[in-house]
Amino acid sequence: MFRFLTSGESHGACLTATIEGLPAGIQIDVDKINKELARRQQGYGRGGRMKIEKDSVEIVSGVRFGFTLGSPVTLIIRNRDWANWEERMAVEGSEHGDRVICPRPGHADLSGVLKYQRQDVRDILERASARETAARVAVGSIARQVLAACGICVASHVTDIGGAAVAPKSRSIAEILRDKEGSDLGCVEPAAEQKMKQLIQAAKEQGDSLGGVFEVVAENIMPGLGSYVHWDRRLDTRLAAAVMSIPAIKGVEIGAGFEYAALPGSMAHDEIFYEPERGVYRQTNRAGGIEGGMTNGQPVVVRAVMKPIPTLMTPLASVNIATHEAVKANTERSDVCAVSAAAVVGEAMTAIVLAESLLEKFGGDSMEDIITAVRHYQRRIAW
Ligand SMILES: Cc1cc2nc3c(=O)[nH]c(=O)nc-3n(C[C@H](O)[C@H](O)[C@H](O)COP(=O)(O)O)c2cc1C
Ligand SMILES: C=C(O[C@@H]1CC(C(=O)O)=C[C@@H](OP(=O)(O)O)[C@H]1O)C(=O)O
Repeated sequence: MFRFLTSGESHGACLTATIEGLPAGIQIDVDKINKELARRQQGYGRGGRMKIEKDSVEIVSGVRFGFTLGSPVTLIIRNRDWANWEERMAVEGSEHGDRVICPRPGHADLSGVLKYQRQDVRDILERASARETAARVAVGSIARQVLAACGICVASHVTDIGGAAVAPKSRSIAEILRDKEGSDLGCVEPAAEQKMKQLIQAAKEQGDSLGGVFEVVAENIMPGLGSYVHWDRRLDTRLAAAVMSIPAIKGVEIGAGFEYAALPGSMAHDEIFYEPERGVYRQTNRAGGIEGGMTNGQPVVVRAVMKPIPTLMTPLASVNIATHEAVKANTERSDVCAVSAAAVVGEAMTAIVLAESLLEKFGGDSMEDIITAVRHYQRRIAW
């Protein structure tokens, strides 16, 4: 079974991820992992932390001479900021007078201190922080390398910032990559960059923050990943859960998603055609590549909405957890907008779910066996 766990605090020494269920014989390209990590750090509106970190991965188990062994793979990403936090994080009783006691509405702070019986919100925010998503992007990059060996590609772009559309939806990967060329944000079309920057800058000047929408597209996927036979084997179940698990993601849609509410059935589905030279095909992709919990051979299209960042420099009302006095919420170094970064995490989570489903369907102990099984299946379903 393909699965992974991460560990690590935002200002601790490092993040780790342990992945199990990877077949032997996957050639791991560490540069590719580092490129994905760098993409996650980009985006206009990110805070000072991203100037400190330069994420790169160390692989400490499960890989020999560049190939997976079939054993658990452990990844480490070191936090450069640890050097600035070591005393506060590691020396018991060191009082800096910076105990965090004014929980931020929208963050894990208040529910976390109640649940875990802590007197310092820092005990909560360290792990609730989206810093952890760096580890997921590293895992996602390995998942993408499994998918790529079977011809499957994944990409993403930002479509909305703060309620304003900055890029068209339902783009192909070729269009997404073409539009991103020359973009200094790396995650959004150049034509939209100016608009996006203005919106984020205006929010920053007001001590505010912004959310938005991103779209993830996966192409060249064979039909039949996922299943309708149990609720938890439906691919849309898994994609929604995986993308919703990214901090601050509050809605996920597949294909036409919430637009379905306004469409009659005659305009909601993707008619099926056949021509001997093309095989079976569709002219539309409203289903976002998934019918009956299974891929249908069309691109998989997942969209997600990110809520505005909870840490505000013009803080909202809160309550001191020690004295119960009315206060303003804690302010600390923060992103103003992180939708571009979340999109990269969305790609990673999508790739992880697709790789999991691919390994379930074609699973074997060696990557070569899997590729052979994929080819056999593709021949069998070719009409
Ligand atoms: C890439 C990324 C960066 C984020 N950066 C910040 C940040 O700088 N400050 C902040 O308060 N929240 C940030 N968040 C959002 C919080 O992590 C998130 O709102 C919080 O953990 C509570 O979880 P919830 O919003 O899912 O309820 C970020 C989220 C992502 C995905
Ligand atoms: C560290 C990352 O994101 C962090 C996510 C985050 C939060 O509350 O989620 C708060 C900020 O952390 P800090 O307080 O250290 O500035 C972000 O920078 C990262 O993406 O690598």
